[in-house]
Amino acid sequence: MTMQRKKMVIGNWKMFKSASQASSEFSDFAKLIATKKLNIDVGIAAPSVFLADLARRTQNSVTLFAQNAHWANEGAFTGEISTGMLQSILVNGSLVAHSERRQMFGETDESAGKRVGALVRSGMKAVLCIGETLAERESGMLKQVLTRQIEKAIEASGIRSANEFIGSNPSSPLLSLAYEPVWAIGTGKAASPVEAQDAHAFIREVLSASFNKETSSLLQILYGGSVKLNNVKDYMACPDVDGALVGGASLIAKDFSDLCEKCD
Ligand SMILES: O=C[C@H](O)COP(=O)(O)O
Repeated sequence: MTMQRKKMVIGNWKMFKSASQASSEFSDFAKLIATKKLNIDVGIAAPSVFLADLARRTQNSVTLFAQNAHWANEGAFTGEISTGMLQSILVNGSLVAHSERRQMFGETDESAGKRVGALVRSGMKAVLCIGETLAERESGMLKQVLTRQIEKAIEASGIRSANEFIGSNPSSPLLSLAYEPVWAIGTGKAASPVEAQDAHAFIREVLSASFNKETSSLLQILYGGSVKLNNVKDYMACPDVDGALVGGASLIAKDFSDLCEKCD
């Protein structure tokens, strides 16, 4: 019997909010989510300086993510944060290789893979972000780009056992993917549900070939790119869309909790 994948919705706060805004908005959000008793996983990926404070405010209803994590345990890596450091302040996982990091901060498929490897080996959740630029889509490169991003990252993770990517709880695997077409991020020009479903089904095929069918059927693939309250349900109705990575629409507690409710 195939296990039903649980939906997961993560708000990516990017580089927004002051310390006091982060504390109060996160506390409000955690309370709202705790009250709703949703049957989905809900997370926030917050700026690293706020994580220790937010970890005390999760109400066990919100999974806390960093926006990046380094692969070394420690060392001379100015500006970086290790998975051990994140674990010591009770952070549950991290985004990896968001397109903004790929485009502006030199993230590569290889460094993305090393970050995924370190997180998964620490028993933390890794959300590997992939997606094509508009030029790549328009020149018919979509499948090639997605295949390269997935295969190179898995290779560079150094993890060879598919089970390790799942971890001890198959309903909440350690590895997830977020498909975020670069042209849809922050533009208000979301991919259509059909475009999202097609890409997600293809991503699952690539995962199937890299691991095996059973593993690929367990992994959550989130859609990201201009997800809003008024379109999120359309994505959730797609069979291979297992949740959302939400930027702008995750910044206000009440609005984001309403969006999460629509994914249940
Ligand atoms: O990580 C989130 C994505 O970059 C999407 O951002 P957005 O919802 O503001 O388009």
